[in-house]
Amino acid sequence: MDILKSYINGEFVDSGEYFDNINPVNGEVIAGIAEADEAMINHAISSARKALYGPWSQLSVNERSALLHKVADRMAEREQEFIDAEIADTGKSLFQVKTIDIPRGTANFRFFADQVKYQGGESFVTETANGEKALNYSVNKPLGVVAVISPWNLPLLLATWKIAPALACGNCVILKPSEETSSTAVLLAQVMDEVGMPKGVFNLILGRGKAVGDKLTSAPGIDAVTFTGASATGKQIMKSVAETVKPISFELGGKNAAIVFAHADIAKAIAGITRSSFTNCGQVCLCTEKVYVHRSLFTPFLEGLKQAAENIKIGYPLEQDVFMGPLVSRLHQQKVLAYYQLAREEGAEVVTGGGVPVFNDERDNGCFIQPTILTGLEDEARVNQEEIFGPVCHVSIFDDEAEVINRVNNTPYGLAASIWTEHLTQAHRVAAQIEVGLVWVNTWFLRDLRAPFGGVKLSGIGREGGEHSLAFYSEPSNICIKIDE
Ligand SMILES: NC(=O)C1=CN([C@@H]2O[C@H](COP(=O)(O)OP(=O)(O)OC[C@H]3O[C@@H](n4cnc5c(N)ncnc54)[C@H](O)[C@@H]3O)[C@@H](O)[C@H]2O)C=CC1
Ligand SMILES: O=C(O)/C=C/C=C(\O)C(=O)O
Repeated sequence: MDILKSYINGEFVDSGEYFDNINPVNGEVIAGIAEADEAMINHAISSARKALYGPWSQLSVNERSALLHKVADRMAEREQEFIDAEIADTGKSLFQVKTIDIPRGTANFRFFADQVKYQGGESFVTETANGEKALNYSVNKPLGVVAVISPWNLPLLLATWKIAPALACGNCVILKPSEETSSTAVLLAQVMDEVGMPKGVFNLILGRGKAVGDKLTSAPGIDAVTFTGASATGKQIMKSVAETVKPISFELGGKNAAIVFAHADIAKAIAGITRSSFTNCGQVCLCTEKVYVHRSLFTPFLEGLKQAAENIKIGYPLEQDVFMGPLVSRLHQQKVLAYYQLAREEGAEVVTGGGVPVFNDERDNGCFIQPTILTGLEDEARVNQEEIFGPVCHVSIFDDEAEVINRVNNTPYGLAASIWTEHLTQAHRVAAQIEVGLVWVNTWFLRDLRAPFGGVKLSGIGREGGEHSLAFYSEPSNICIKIDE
């Protein structure tokens, strides 16, 4: 059986302690994962610190940029291996992995390799009250050694979204991917090795969150932590970094709403919300879990969404036209099924779905689940307040704009929303009042890597994307030069 190993100071290392990597399509063990121990974590940190002050610090921005382009080139050459690995870990459809996960992984390196070349600083000519003059200007320095903690839902995409800008800005990185999805991270470590990334600049630590992640985030040798995952885990990490006052960048959970106004193009709204609720089995932090539909469109909308959900093909990742594979793990399947049960207990009407599909083959040992539509619950129901992270949405009626804005904002989360209306003035007006980091109008998950990306409230701290990422991974340092006249 394959053993996935950590990559520290340019070497793949095996701790001798293993846990299983499971294929969620059929529950079979596909590899063993060697869990890093404390000595390995310390070795990764000391190697990264050495590299930070060693050859890595000697490279110019252009040289770092060229090396990151080489990473992207090599990932593109090995694209099929990345595709196979991501599918094996997650069971996602080939279509999704080929069009979203893997190309975005490569694009993240190319984007930040270019973007960093245009990173500017500030400058001021200073005149003091007593007539002195000076030139103040800032230079960008790396933060140091950055711990990247990434989740299982878009494994390569979300890890590289952090690694690429961190390296572009001259930092060294220690990646801890989710224990559910380590395979593409191991391939990425191989790529780093192949392109000649200096030893210690990129390190990979495999293992479970509490056992390994916590040791990493609390270590004094780590200068900053960037994390995507559950809000509850974000709270743990905040406690863990408090002692050493590290900068953090958090992209956390969401309980995202879609609003279908009376002026919506209903066919567009149904197609868009089918995608926003069920893409990746609902396992994207941006997915819609609450839909508010104007009373005038409620019945045809619900009927259309039900038909669309029932037409979704669930199955093997490589099967033609499959849109939904399994959830990532048995544990996550149990979590989502518990919410389906809770919805019934809270009094929901299950419009469609609500259980597990039956295949009468090996897939019945996998982690599949039905796309599910609920209605009839109050906004205060737990199912309408807590992040489920599965292929499920609750559909409610609303009557007026002020009411729906209030209801959409009635959540501890604040990540994303989508608005469906052909009335552009209304779209502008409403978008400005929704308490989230991202609003889409008549679309969903249409991304521009330069745009600010992140959430408010329980959904995160800081913004990623373009200059926002570069700002997080850089430490501006001011230089003041006296001008004598
Ligand atoms: N992007 C998102 O918004 C995501 C949200 N979730 C939410 O989180 C729920 C639970 O999924 P999990 O896999 O448990 O997510 P998680 O947030 O616990 O895992 C994400 C990463 O954090 C690591 N981690 C866990 N505990 C840690 C700790 N104490 N210190 C440092 N690192 C730690 C994990 O090993 C993994 O690499 C999901 O049901 C979903 O609601 C999960 C994944 C992604
Ligand atoms: O950067 C993107 O395009 C996607 C981001 C998705 C997440 O952050 C998530 O699901 O956690």
